Amino acid sequence: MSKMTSTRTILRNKRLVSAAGAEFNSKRNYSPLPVDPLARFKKISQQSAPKVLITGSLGQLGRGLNSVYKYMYGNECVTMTDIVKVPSGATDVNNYHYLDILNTSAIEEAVVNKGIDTLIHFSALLSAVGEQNVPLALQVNCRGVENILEVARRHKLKVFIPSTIGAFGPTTPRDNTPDLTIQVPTTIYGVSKVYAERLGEYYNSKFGVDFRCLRFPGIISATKPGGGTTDYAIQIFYDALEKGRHTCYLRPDTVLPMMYDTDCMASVVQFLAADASSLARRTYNVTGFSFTPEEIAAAIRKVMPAFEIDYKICPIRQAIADSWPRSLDDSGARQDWGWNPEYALDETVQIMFALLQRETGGTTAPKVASA
Ligand SMILES: NC(=O)C1=CN([C@@H]2O[C@H](COP(=O)(O)OP(=O)(O)OC[C@H]3O[C@@H](n4cnc5c(N)ncnc54)[C@H](O)[C@@H]3O)[C@@H](O)[C@H]2O)C=CC1
Ligand SMILES: CC(=O)[C@H](N)C(=O)O
Repeated sequence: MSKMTSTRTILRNKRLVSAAGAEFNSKRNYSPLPVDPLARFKKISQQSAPKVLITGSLGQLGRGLNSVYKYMYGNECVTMTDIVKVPSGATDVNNYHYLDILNTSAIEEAVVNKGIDTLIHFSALLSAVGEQNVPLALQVNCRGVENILEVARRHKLKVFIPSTIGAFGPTTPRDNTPDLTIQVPTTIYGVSKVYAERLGEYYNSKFGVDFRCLRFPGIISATKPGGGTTDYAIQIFYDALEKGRHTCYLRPDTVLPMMYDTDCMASVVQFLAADASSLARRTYNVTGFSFTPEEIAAAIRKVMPAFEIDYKICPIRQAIADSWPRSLDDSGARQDWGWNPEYALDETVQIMFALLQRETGGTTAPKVASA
């Protein structure tokens, strides 16, 4: 291939890739944001309160879900567990206990003592850190899931185990990836998540365990991420406020699916509250919107015009991102249990700035662009 042809091919591919994200987003209908964004949770809370135990609850997703459940059903409905100390000043954390998910009898003890009926299993090693410590990833992600499912079987619990876009691989169709398709991931994280999906489905069909699983895209929240490939989409906001610039470890044209935190929490509580008879499967895709680093940078510039981005590619994370879907088809979840995300990219940028500014006491306000 001549140099000119190869440059043209790269540019064409780049345009196609970006077009894939833009076309996917333009076809999606987001619910208009309600005046009260918590109204959707109030509707679900008409049902009787579950007794929930969250593992890995001090990670990126656990604290947010704990707050949502407590908002819906009061302080006593969630038992938070993890193996790390509660960060100082974390006033949202209560009813917290040490629980190592590699210790089955400790899980069982907590379930019995607290009268738990629902296990939400968030403990895991994410994609980037998993590659750095494969034996530990196997322990936490595979042995942990085995232990959780066994306890769910013995005590007849409902159990939620999240999966991820990482459960797909380079041979999976990358645009609008359906619920049922090729799953040949190339990371230990992905391999362990396919195992969790399959084992959960097996426990459901063999033992009747009420296993439920959602494949999340990258989640954007105002809590620090735990070592994944999509983490840049959070770090970019911290850097914008602290330094006005971000150095991204992914190529500017890397399209990945993402979802804002509140939509993620809503998907979990809504899916767990859904009547089992409405579920055609136990593992569903859910997603928000897709973008590239250069597109999120452009969205940030709408509120912070001087924001700058440059690129220092991390080959490991880039290879992982290149093996993942660019967008997910979540029509099954929409059809079967009424899934409907509310946040698109611009709303996510607005809320992330608002939340992080509140955290930093408003000292690093973005300049609002004049219309
Ligand atoms: N954050 C994201 O973008 C996405 C997350 N997910 C899944 O959602 C779940 C939660 O993710 P995050 O909160 O982001 O992860 P995280 O890495 O922020 O938190 C995981 C937690 O697991 C705990 N943990 C590790 N070893 C443990 C052990 N032996 N016993 C008990 N706890 C242990 C850690 O201390 C940590 O607090 C994971 O299963 C992850 O695969 C799926 C797709 C996207
Ligand atoms: C998409 C995920 O599962 C996670 N955020 C990761 O990047 O590892």
